[in-house]
Amino acid sequence: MITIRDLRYRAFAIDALDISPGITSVIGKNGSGKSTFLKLCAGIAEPGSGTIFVDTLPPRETDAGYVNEFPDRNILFSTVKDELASPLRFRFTPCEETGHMVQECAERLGIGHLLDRRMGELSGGEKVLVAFAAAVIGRPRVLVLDECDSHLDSGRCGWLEGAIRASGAMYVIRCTQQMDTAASSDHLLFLEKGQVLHAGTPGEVFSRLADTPFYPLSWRCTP
Ligand SMILES: Nc1ncnc2c1ncn2[C@@H]1O[C@H](COP(=O)(O)OP(=O)(O)OP(=O)(O)O)[C@@H](O)[C@H]1O
Repeated sequence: MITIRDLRYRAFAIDALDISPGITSVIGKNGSGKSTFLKLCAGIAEPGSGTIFVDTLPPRETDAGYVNEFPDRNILFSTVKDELASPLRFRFTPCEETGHMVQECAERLGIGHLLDRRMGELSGGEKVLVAFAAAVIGRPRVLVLDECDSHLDSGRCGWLEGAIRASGAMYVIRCTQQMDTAASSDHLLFLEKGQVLHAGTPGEVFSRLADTPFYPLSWRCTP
């Protein structure tokens, strides 16, 4: 369980929230605090006060993979191969094993053809795919994806759902502007002005958003 208690960070406030294993989607208006919440879950931001624990450890002491909303902000190294290898090298994985894992991961995620390219030359969607691969290559316990789908074509968006499930991460926390994608999650959080206004299953949360633009299009079409 991810447990959050009395958390305060800038204008962001959560008194008590428990997140069960599975895929949790975070939705809400622009500026409602989705990226801030994701950064706290990934350990990129530290609470000003209060606590957040992934099972028994704070996020910074947990294996976490993170994809930033902006593709260029994910990049640490100049080539795709080095970018993908970096999470393994930071853990002192032996060179031969790293090389093998990079090749296997790139091929499995359909970016084997990009391995020798320079990061700066990739398209926005290609950068996101490499960032996703770098986030999952070390099999993280927590996978945090900030609008990972916003640069991907519709075929890749569908593919991403399977890749997220196949990542093996116990907790996936992602935000998306695609409500049909959010509807396929296990859990849903609706944020407003830095607070969790609704939390529950997609059915529970969307039932409270029926008259808003956040209601999934495919659910509207259902007779
Ligand atoms: N580094 C920062 N310093 C100060 N305020 C910030 C910082 N980053 C974000 N904010 C503010 O915190 C609030 C929440 O921002 P956040 O990026 O979490 O929203 P969001 O829901 O992800 O928005 P969007 O859907 O537009 O990406 C916004 O008002 C934003 O201006």
